[in-house]
Amino acid sequence: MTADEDSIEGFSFFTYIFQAIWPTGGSVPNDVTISSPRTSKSSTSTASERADLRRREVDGTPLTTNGDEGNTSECSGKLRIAPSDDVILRLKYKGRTIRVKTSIDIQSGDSKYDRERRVMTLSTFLGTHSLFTSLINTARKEFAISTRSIITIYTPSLSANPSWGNASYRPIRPWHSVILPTGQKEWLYNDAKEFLAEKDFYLKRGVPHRRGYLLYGEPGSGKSSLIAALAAKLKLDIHVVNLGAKQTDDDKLNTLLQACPTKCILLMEDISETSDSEQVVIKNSHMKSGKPTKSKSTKHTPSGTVSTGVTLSGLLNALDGVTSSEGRLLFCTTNWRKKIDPALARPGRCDIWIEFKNATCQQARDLFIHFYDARRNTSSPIITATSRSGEPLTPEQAKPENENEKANIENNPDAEPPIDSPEQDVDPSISLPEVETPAAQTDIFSLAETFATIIPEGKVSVSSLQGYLMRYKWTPLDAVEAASRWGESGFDQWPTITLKEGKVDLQDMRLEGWATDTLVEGGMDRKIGR
Ligand SMILES: Nc1ncnc2c1ncn2[C@@H]1O[C@H](COP(=O)(O)OP(=O)(O)OP(=O)(O)O)[C@@H](O)[C@H]1O
Repeated sequence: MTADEDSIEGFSFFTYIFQAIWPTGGSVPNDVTISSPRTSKSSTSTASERADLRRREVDGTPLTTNGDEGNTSECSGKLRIAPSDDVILRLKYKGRTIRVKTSIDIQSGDSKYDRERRVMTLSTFLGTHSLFTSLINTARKEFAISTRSIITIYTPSLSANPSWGNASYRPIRPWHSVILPTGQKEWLYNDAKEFLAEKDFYLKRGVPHRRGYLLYGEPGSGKSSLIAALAAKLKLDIHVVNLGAKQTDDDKLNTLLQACPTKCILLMEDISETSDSEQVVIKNSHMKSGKPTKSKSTKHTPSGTVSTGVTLSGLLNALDGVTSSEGRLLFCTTNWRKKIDPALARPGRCDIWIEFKNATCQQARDLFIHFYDARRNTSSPIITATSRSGEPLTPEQAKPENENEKANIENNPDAEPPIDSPEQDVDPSISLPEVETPAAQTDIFSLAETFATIIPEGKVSVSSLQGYLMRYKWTPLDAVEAASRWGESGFDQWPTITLKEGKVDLQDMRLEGWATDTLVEGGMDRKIGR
């Protein structure tokens, strides 16, 4: 019996089978082999295939050297415990003993592309089909639940042989936390999902299976947030390449794009930024009508020093090249649409351009609700402590909802994950600030309406709004009341940290009425400046 590689990644799946079963009392293997990811694929296989294989092998829950799972800050690579090959293990599942053996199966039907598969064989005495089905479904569900909480971000290691060598892990960005004009993110999600499902459509028509999006517009309007949330929703890893990095050149970019696995998000952020004004990435004066010219990635700077960088032609060659990976979603972001060469708009490059603007009134309202809404943000004291009617929730009242959410995920892997569940996010030892009166707490929706009338359409970025609300984390009423004063000051005045007589003084220099936090010896003093 082998894992279905289309629905679950093989290596992680095997690990999960074991992780799921060991606690139930099976015999634990008494030998552990530590090995680096295998790279024994045929040297004739493509870089993209090798990258796919490697991705399957290294993916999984990070484990730091001191054994802290999930703490990846010190982790330069992933370690995971997995069964050794060709060793028979006996596990107990639902009262039955199951023999488990994993091995490597090398299929060499095609002389050019030898394929390596990891095979797991399960057997039991007088077992039934349903026992195995149940075991595999349990492992799948465990895997699906755990991988919902992180996304993997790969960045290149730019040595002489560049590769996607550096993996880091981020908590997922919940889809609902990205606040955009109605329908925008749903449209993008449907478009990307459709693209991923349409491989055959592209193949039959001889069209390269690639799709690209250019997200451009105001800083702090949610471009990066949307990409991160989309990656989590589509369960894709993100591969980030920085075109402006000094060590990146056309050849390295080409190699990296070849090595990009199928089904991933390839992200090129700030595509109009370069490390050197002479290295014009997006506007290439040597390029005519969008046709790539021969790549010239080494350039002379005005100072006469030689540096490297990515040229537009190099970028287009890498994106279009026959060896460039297929099935990937390309995302480019920029604040400077006018700097983007129209050649980037060709099909297969950046097919879709999406503008991001400052917040609409609807976004201001939605952000306010998202920020304070008791129903979703269960980690906020406003939510955990009270019901929508303002009455405090008992633990028993809160319980069924959480349990339902978990059951929902287990039964339906495509369902939205529970958001910021209190079990994960609230440390009971932390005493949270007092919340406003129940009346204020329960009226988030009408407060949001008022807030939206104060914020002028298209004048303030969502990130500025978020920063403003952060000053009133537990006091939505104050946030609304102070919003007009914030508007009078131009919506863009921020608290400034100044050093006064050896003390850090956090205060807004222009606004009257801000709460002022002063860092004094031994703690934070809070003064209300009104
Ligand atoms: N539309 C949005 N919905 C929710 N949060 C947002 C949105 N826009 C911005 N933010 C918040 O503002 C901060 C910056 O957002 P983000 O990095 O996504 O913006 P950006 O458009 O990519 O900015 P830049 O162009 O400067 O890179 C984040 O903390 C994010 O949570």
